[in-house]
Amino acid sequence: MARDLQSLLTDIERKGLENDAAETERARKYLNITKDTGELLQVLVKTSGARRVLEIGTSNGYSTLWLANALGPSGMVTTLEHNPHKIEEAQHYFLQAGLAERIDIMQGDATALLTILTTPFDFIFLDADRSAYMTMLPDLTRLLASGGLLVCDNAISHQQELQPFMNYFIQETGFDTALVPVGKGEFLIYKH
Ligand SMILES: C[S@@+](CC[C@H](N)C(=O)[O-])C[C@H]1O[C@@H](n2cnc3c(N)ncnc32)[C@H](O)[C@@H]1O
Repeated sequence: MARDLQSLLTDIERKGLENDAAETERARKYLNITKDTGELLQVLVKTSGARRVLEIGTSNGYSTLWLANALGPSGMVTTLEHNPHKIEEAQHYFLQAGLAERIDIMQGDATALLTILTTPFDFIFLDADRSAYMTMLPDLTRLLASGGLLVCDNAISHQQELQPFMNYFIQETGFDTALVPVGKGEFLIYKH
């Protein structure tokens, strides 16, 4: 039987904070989104009516669970992660939550994986290696459906690092943007 999602999310959140405070090696940190970011993602997915969601940076699946739950049974999350240990943990949680059937994990380098995806997504959540975002940019804009929303995490916590990426969408015609001070800062990109 599926475990109560809220209690599972609370457990993962607590374990993530404890792990990341104790762990010195960055690759072993979970770096989960904050709970209020999960709540924001949930509202955005529900109100946008998204059916196909792409997540870049699964970690142990905390944000994936928020996205998959918000989608409902007719939606699907495709999530990209290169760390096999994190994928194993995430899969365990997806089964516990009873949400595994609506989550497709692709293992590998996200920049490379993005190039082979073809069908557009209604909603993209970007939370991986920030230094690769400018390289990913052409594939992200290609894969975001018209009327779709891309949400980028760490837009305030690492604003300077992300400024060239954000500037592209601020200056380019065909997009509306907003910087939302929730969690680590969420940059929202709506594609006309
Ligand atoms: C900030 S964490 C994601 C946290 C997750 N979204 C959550 O809130 O639970 C970033 C994740 O992206 C993964 N990652 C970083 N660069 C990647 C890349 N180029 N390809 C695939 N995964 C990558 C890392 O292994 C890490 O698990």
